[in-house]
Amino acid sequence: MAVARLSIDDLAEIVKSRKGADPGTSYTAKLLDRGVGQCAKKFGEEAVETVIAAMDGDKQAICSEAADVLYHLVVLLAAADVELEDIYAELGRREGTSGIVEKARRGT
Ligand SMILES: N=c1c2ncn([C@@H]3O[C@H](COP(=O)(O)OP(=O)(O)OP(=O)(O)O)[C@@H](O)[C@H]3O)c2ncn1[C@@H]1O[C@H](COP(=O)(O)O)[C@@H](O)[C@H]1O
Repeated sequence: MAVARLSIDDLAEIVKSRKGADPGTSYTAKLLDRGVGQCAKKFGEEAVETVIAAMDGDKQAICSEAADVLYHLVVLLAAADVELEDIYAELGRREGTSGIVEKARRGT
């Protein structure tokens, strides 16, 4: 049976819907209720766990930890009132403008 996929955009919508929800019924609501500092701390912890998994060369652990990182990044963005669209726009602005080849072409 195929595993259901969940995109970052869909996850962000679910996370945003937990703002102001009962922290007793939703872990996401509990995190958001703690504020941006605690959300940032959780994100940092998950990032470190991903680094450890990568250093171990454990692909399954990297996959699991990376999913935690993405979830906690989406929660952090929601806590900080930053939209994914703004991140996508920033990535779009960078596309093709900061690569080695492009810099060489510009002579910078
Ligand atoms: N992707 C996730 C996700 N990944 C991890 N977790 C939760 O993270 C918790 C485990 O984290 P830890 O062990 O680090 O934390 P803890 O020790 O339990 O608690 P603290 O350290 O935060 O105090 C568990 O409760 C997991 O269920 C997640 N909880 C929710 N989601 C997504 O968020 C959506 C909304 O879920 P609710 O949070 O239930 O509303 C879900 O449909 C999922 O898509």
